[in-house]
Amino acid sequence: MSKSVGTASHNIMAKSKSALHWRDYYEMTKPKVVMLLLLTALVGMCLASETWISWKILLAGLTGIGFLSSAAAVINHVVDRKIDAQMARTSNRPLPKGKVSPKRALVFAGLLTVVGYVILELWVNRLTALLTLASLVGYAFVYTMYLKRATPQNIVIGGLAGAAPPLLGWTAVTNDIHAHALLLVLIIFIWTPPHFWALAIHREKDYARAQIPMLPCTHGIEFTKTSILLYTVLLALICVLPYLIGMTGAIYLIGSSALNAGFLYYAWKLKFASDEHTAMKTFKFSIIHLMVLFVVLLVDHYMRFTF
Ligand code: HEM
Ligand SMILES: CC(C)=CCC/C(C)=C/CC/C(C)=C/COP(=O)(O)OP(=O)(O)O
Repeated sequence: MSKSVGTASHNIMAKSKSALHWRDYYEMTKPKVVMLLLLTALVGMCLASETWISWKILLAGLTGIGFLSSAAAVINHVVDRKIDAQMARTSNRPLPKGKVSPKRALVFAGLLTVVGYVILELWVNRLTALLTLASLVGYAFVYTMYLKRATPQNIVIGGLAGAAPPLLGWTAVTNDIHAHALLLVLIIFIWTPPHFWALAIHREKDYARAQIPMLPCTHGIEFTKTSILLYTVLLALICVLPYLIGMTGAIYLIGSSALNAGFLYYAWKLKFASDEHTAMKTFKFSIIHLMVLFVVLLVDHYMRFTF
């Protein structure tokens, strides 16, 4: 009797331990970031065609891009484990906490990379496979290993990898690099600095402690706020381009203008009437802005070709 109780409690312990384990691996893939990246890839896919796209391309494309993005995020966790241990925001991550070893994390990243690449190569096309792999290298190696530690322009240049998914989605459908896809990449590329610098202002002490040359540490908070405002103005202007060149319709113009008015409100408040919460509110709004912007692109597209 006592033996079976012992076995049962051992099983529960083992189960809860392995459940925790899986959550750690899941956390290292930065799931919420990857979900938003996949939304932008999905919109790239849909805008590439005036008919419904095939389920095979949709599923294989999103799985492959999702696996390679997740692999890049896991490698980022491995490379940054010592920095992450020094920052309050990241010190509870699985690697600094010793819950997962760097070796196991790398095996996990390797598996995701191989499976993701093979899926793209076999069921999508080589162009998409190579561009997605280049984005992985751009984020996991060029940004994380070099730029992040080297220059306050780290996230401006490194942002190109995170901005790539609409192009990856587009090439998955057409096997061709189209100017419209590059315009979607440009929108995310210009969105990234205000997205990140708003958080960096809030976490300035973290980055200073870890000696990472983020803009608020190297050039000060005021300069960073001005940069956020300028990038947000540029973003609002660039967001009009898809309408002006006939890529989108009025639904997009109205939706994107409202979103950019909101983003400009936060960026303006951050610069001229900030309290201790404004930076974090601006960061949170940036995520809603990009998510809704891409949903609006999708709605605009299907309304146009359905009616
Ligand atoms: C170099 C480019 C980028 C940098 C440096 C950056 C930086 C960050 C950081 C540091 C966080 C963590 C906030 C936290 O832990 O509280 C974050 C969160 C987030 N980022 Fe970015 N980001 C970049 C690009 C992107 C892109 C391209 C997307 C999507 C298209 C994106 C979507 C998100 C989302 C959804 C979150 C919230 C995650 C959560 O709540 O767990 N980011 N970003
Ligand atoms: C294949 C492909 C599309 C790859 C791109 C993958 C990817 C996950 C891009 C998102 C960029 C991002 C979250 C940067 C933050 O890194 P950080 O190290 O500055 O932030 P942290 O301190 O929160 O780790």
